[in-house]
Amino acid sequence: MTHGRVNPSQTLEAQGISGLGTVYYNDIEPALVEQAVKRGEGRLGKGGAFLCSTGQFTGRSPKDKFVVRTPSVENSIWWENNAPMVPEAFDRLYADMLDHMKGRDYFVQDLYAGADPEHRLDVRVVTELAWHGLFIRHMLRRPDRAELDSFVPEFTIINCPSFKADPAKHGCRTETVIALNFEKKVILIANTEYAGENKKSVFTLLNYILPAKGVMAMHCSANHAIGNPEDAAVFFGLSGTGKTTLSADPSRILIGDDEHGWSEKGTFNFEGGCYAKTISLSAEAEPEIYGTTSKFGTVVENMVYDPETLELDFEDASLTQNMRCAYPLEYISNASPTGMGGQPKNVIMLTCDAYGVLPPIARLTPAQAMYHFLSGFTSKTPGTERGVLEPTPTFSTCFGAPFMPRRPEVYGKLLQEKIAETGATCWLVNTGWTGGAFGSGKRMPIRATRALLTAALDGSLAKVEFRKDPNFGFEVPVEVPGVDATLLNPRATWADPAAYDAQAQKLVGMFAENFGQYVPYIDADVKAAAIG
Ligand SMILES: Nc1ncnc2c1ncn2[C@@H]1O[C@H](COP(=O)(O)OP(=O)(O)O)[C@@H](O)[C@H]1O
Ligand SMILES: C=C(OP(=O)(O)O)C(=O)O
Ligand SMILES: [Mn+2]
Repeated sequence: MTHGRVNPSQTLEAQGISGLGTVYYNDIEPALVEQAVKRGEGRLGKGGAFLCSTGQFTGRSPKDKFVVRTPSVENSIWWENNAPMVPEAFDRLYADMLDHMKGRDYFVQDLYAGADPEHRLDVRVVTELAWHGLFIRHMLRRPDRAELDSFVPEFTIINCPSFKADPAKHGCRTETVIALNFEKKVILIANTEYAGENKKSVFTLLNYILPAKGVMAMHCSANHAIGNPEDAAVFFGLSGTGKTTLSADPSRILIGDDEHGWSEKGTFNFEGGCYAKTISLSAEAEPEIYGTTSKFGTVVENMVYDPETLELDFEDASLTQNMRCAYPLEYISNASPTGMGGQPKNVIMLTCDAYGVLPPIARLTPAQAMYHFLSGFTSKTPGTERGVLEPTPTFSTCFGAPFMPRRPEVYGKLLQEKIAETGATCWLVNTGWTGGAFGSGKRMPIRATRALLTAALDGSLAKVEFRKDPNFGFEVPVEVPGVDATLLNPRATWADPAAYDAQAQKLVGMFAENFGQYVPYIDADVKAAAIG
């Protein structure tokens, strides 16, 4: 039986997927919420938010993600970073999953990934859980109803948490698998309920497709000045560095919080919604994001709440530190209706430095920006990936290694060209520790980060005095109105300056050791910007 609206020539049967129970095509939000509640997947919270938990998997499973090694992608995938799966194993996995799906109900969402129609990818997401349908409907861009009648999915994602893969038969590592097949244009996800896998799979697809068209694909948030979409900014950063928090800025228009493209026309969001962390979220510091947690249909994932009053507990991390809410962009009052902005005037690289060494803001030359983009130094946030229990320093190239199917220099070259063409100003912003490393110092106050970003974006920071950092060679402001001057010089925030120097030297050494792998691919000016 089928329900809903779908292009009659593009049903699941037409794709070779048959024998299912009821298929719900393109249900809108209230219908999905109704189904999810009816099926016991969660319950309604305040304001009609949908409260659910994801069981054992409360973060991504990067070690269980595979790319199918087909001839057409053999020479373009960065195999050192993307685990290969042989086509025969994928075929067995697909066949067994389709078999498992028989008789069960499924939810189909036909959605756009990419706000710019020229670079848009039309994706179909088939989910066993009604709330996964709701989640991905919030996260991607929703076609008009009439557009559904001619919608042709280019890629299909099938997400089946109740299916357990067999490593011996399916060429995977555990019972959990995320398998991307660029030739068959199918992604299979099994044995995890963590909703983030859906959106990051789409991101990985676009990160493969767009660079071939000369479009830079970026793990970044983006916003623009009020009344001037041409004054755009992008904020690169691995999970937990502040992309979502800092892009939702009452004094700017939000383009998007996580995944964007940079074409010859400017920036565009891949998505139509946000996926914010809710741990310690406060109504005072982040009123807009806080407000979404009691709006109709917002997916509130892995939060503890009072069963009687339905009051959410923003401090109880007993399910996971990676508690989240997912909502459409229009739930943020100053979000862009188009999801597009002009050429970035400012490129910000967010790093969460758990060593407490990097300054809260530094200005980078284009060569230094390339060096830091390829390095991707930051810390992994507890919870976002399975097994990470405390902030763990890492070099995650392009500030998003888990989502990059191509070699880092592909993205590096594209970014370098875009920065050279537009003359964008580049900044490195440490949202991590100050006054010492993780364990002794404290997290950078959000207020200070925001004040520094405001000064960078409105141009006032360009007018202050800068010093050159002796360890890293970039320029650091000496004094910024409204910001504690001590904070600007991390060495001065440490109780023991000698301990700072030692930690800084250690970090310089880590940068140098990590960067060796990129040396064969970079220009002389980037080599000259290398540290250590
Ligand atoms: N100075 C800071 N800048 C940004 N975020 C901070 C800062 N200090 C603490 N945080 C917290 O760190 C987390 C950043 O997460 P988030 O914005 O979701 O990052 P991302 O979107 O890059 O994954 C939030 O929980 C935020 O409250
Ligand atoms: C959803 C995620 O992204 P981020 O933490 O960058 O918002 C994730 O990494 O699983
Ligand atoms: Mn985010």
